[in-house]
Amino acid sequence: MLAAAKVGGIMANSTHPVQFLEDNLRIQLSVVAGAHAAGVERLLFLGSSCIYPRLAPQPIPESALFTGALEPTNEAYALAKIAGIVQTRSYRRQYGASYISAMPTNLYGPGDNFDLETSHVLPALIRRFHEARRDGSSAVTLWGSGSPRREFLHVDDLAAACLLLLERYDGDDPVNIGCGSDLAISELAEIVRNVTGFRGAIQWDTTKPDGTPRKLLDVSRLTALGFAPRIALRDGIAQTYAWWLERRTAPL
Ligand SMILES: NC(=O)C1=CN([C@@H]2O[C@H](COP(=O)(O)OP(=O)(O)OC[C@H]3O[C@@H](n4cnc5c(N)ncnc54)[C@H](OP(=O)(O)O)[C@@H]3O)[C@@H](O)[C@H]2O)C=CC1
Ligand SMILES: C[C@H]1O[C@H](OP(=O)(O)OP(=O)(O)OC[C@H]2O[C@@H](n3cnc4c(=O)[nH]c(N)nc43)[C@H](O)[C@@H]2O)[C@@H](O)[C@@H](O)C1=O
Repeated sequence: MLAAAKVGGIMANSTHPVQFLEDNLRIQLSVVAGAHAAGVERLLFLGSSCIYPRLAPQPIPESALFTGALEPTNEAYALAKIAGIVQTRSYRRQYGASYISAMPTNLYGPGDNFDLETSHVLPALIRRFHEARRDGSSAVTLWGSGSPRREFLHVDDLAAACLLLLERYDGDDPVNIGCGSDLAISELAEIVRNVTGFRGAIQWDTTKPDGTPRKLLDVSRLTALGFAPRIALRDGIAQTYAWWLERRTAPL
């Protein structure tokens, strides 16, 4: 399974498009071509839900690929991932290789990146609320308007979905991996505030980008193969928060 990639949140993607494009293209070119040269029979390439047009129909079916303009904040990363899909299926078409690709939604869980400049929203919120409670702050400031909607899947559910695809899917088209429901970033913030026990206010810094207004995947293809996520969002956030508290070295 090819999971290695240059990965980051909205700010890292916006400020380092060269690395998001070039690192990912290089990783994919070497790994997929190398796998084929080494006689690897089965390969799963992980793309991302950001390959779909910024204003794709919701929930987003796999057929939405190539139907519209990309979200500017992650265009470089998305284009590299689209190249990975085409590369993967080209090996199928030209060499008959059993190589497939899957498009995960926004992921979270233990082992995530908690750096406030480069992380995705969920670890950033956990850290921001935790530190605000620790410091006795009256408010936490989050990025954007809070209105964009995102779908979150725990990394253990992602792993289960990948295994299932490797066992039961061998087709040309990518397969979406998600939980089937989304929420506004403002709603996510309320959950994280509650989990961390912060009692202050939430402010929104609208000078920071919102990104795609909504990104909910149509997961009917995956569901038809027998997938159902096991970890509810609030439970997964609590578990991830506990993991981070246990492993971080700075004083709490
Ligand atoms: N996180 C998310 O929300 C989403 C992730 N995905 C995809 O899922 C996959 C896993 O993502 P995630 O676990 O979040 O990412 P991480 O950043 O946690 O893991 C990526 C891995 O890739 C390795 N890597 C990065 N650059 C290189 C390189 N140049 N050469 C070799 N290895 C490299 C990293 O190694 P090291 O630690 O040593 O740097 C790391 O182990 C990626 O393909 C990503 O695009 C798709 C949708 C959403
Ligand atoms: C997985 C996916 O991830 C990225 O796309 P994204 O979903 O837009 O990324 P994100 O998780 O960083 O933000 C989601 C939303 O949350 C808001 N937000 C609030 N406060 C914070 C905050 O403190 N940090 C961050 N990072 N975001 C915040 C933020 O403004 C945005 O509206 C791309 O890498 C893309 O290429 C990709 O594949």
